[in-house]
Amino acid sequence: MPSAAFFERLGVFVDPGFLDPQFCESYLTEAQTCPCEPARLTRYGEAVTDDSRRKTGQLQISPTTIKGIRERLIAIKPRLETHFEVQLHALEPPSCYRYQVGDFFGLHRDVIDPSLPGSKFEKNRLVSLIIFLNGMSAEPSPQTFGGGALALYGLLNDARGQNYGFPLEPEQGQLIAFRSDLWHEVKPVTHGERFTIVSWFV
Ligand SMILES: O=C(O)CCC(=O)C(=O)O
Ligand SMILES: [Fe+2]
Repeated sequence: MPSAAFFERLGVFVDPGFLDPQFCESYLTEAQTCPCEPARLTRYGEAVTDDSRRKTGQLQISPTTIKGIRERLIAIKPRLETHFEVQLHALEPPSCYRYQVGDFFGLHRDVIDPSLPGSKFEKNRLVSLIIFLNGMSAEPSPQTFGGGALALYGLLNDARGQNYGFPLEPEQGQLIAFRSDLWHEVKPVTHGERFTIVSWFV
């Protein structure tokens, strides 16, 4: 799979050690026991579950943990503004996801066309943020998962590149950020469980 440096060269923001291993470990412990419900997606302004487009669990992580993540994300806002050459305002509340075997999130963009019904946040997202709490491995091993690559489309400006999704291999503690109008998908998980935290700057 292409390296993190490859994605950086194509404009993706990568912070490999955004969360330290201790934070990730305690998060994963919390995630074992916290409530989980099917993640939804927005269709014509309504939050719906649709297993054919998104099969993902949404975790109810404690407010204390979320606060720690929010603070860390707000701290990197100036770096993101410089990188994306854009002024950022608010941070949406982070969402926590668990992908079990077979779970995925089909091709989508995080920003909604302003003419369609939807929340103010969803229409104004500028930068998408994804944090990986655990990493990938070819063979099953504790705390890793197989499959579950994040494929990013439209990174190359030529016609062929537009239709190709470069797969990014998640690593524990890594944060990646990209413009919210980029098409992307999460490939099905083939073993283990994949944990991410997702948020957006508007
Ligand atoms: O979990 C991920 O890696 C990405 C999820 C995503 O694209 C989203 O929540 O919009
Ligand atoms: Fe997304």
